Amino acid sequence: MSPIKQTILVTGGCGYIGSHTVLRLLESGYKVIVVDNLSNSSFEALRRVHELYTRVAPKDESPASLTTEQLIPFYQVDVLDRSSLIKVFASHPEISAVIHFAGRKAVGESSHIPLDYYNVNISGTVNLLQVMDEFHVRKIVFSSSATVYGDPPVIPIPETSPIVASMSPYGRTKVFLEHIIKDLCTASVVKHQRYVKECEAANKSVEHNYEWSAMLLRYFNPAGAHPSGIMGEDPQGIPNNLMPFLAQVAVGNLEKLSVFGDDYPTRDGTCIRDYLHVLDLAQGHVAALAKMDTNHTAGLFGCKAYNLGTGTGCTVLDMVRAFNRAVGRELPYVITGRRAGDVPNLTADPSLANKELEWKAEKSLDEMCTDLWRWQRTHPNGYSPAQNQ
Ligand SMILES: NC(=O)c1ccc[n+]([C@@H]2O[C@H](COP(=O)([O-])OP(=O)(O)OC[C@H]3O[C@@H](n4cnc5c(N)ncnc54)[C@H](O)[C@@H]3O)[C@@H](O)[C@H]2O)c1
Ligand SMILES: O=c1ccn([C@@H]2O[C@H](COP(=O)(O)OP(=O)(O)O[C@H]3O[C@H](CO)[C@@H](O)[C@H](O)[C@H]3O)[C@@H](O)[C@H]2O)c(=O)[nH]1
Repeated sequence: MSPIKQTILVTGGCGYIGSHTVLRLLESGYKVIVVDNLSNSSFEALRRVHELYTRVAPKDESPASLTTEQLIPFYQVDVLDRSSLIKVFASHPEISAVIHFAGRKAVGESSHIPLDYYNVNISGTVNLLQVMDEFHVRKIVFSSSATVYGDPPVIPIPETSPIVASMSPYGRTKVFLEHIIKDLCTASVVKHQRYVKECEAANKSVEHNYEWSAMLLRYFNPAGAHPSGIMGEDPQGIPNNLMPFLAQVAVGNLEKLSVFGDDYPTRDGTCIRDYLHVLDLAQGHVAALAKMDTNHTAGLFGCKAYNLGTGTGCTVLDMVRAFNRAVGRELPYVITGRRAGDVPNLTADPSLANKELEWKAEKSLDEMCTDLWRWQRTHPNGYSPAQNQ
């Protein structure tokens, strides 16, 4: 018989990082429930997770005989919708932790519609945290970002680098949310101590633990797709990010890449980022959950931030060359002006995650590019069936 599995609620689980993480969680023996409003994704992503999990699942599970919703209970719910969230938690008292991906993430767009970003990212997260607290689910893994470091003074960036009033409303939501989650963890210690004292005074046993645990995962730049080629990033409209944009150029949906600036103080003048394979990033979430469990067993709660990156920086032109190798031809690009809000270099010092989470990004740049290309060439329109081969 399989051991009792922990159940994790994943918000934004149909999205790019979320769907790859849902798969890794299932493969690691967790049960998963997904909440997503499908504003930037489709349910098809979970069908693909189901298909891939069926290939590797233990024999006694036979997930092929289940529907996707039986394997992964799914709720099309907005994190702003408190009463629907309450219903999800009430229906699933087995939820032991939440991985919170749901939110808006386009840096440029956030400057045009800041209130939408503050509403969804901040109000949505506060809503979720309140409902979690009500249901005594006090473990969260939160999607933060390297953007919280702004233009950092030291490269590679350690977690001790100051987190700043970042360059965009999107980035500021991540900074504020890190503070909000830290404040919650701090306040919960005091609340728990007060409760323990009350129990002692009343000669009652201590039945609850009000303390929160949070892992703030500061992602660097996720790229790539599942090596099967059936799961990947499916951005709506014209992609904002470098790698999905290049992939769209490669399939002929876009004419050429604009390289935003070649006058930065870097080796070839283009910006440096730390690209990591999305499956390595997904594994980082499994490692963070495991670490929270170990901490709990040792009586440790509270909030901790970790960089998830490789520690190696690549310029935009390095990435163009790497993707050209995967595609087997040279993709057209032009150098244009700088993009507002870009900083010259965001390269992680991942040593804390390597040591404490026992996590390391394993996959190479070439694997990221080959996997991305396998996905994009077979799915030029992402999960939308039109014209896909
Ligand atoms: N992709 C990156 O480069 C990157 C880097 C750093 C941090 N992050 C963060 O990681 C998280 C996931 O990013 P991603 O790249 O997978 O994005 P994504 O857009 O693919 O996934 C986000 C998911 O959340 C859902 N969602 C959005 N608003 C929601 C709402 N109000 N209620 C419920 N669901 C909602 C979307 O439909 C989508 O499925 C985001 O919080 C993002 O800010 C991403
Ligand atoms: O069409 C493009 C798109 C991007 N770039 C450049 O490519 C680099 C990477 O850009 P992009 O892929 O947009 O990633 P970032 O701007 O680094 O932001 C991503 O990575 C951050 C963490 O580092 C996250 O916070 C953000 O959500 C996520 O979009 C930057 O120098 C861009 O100027 C181009 O030259 N042309």
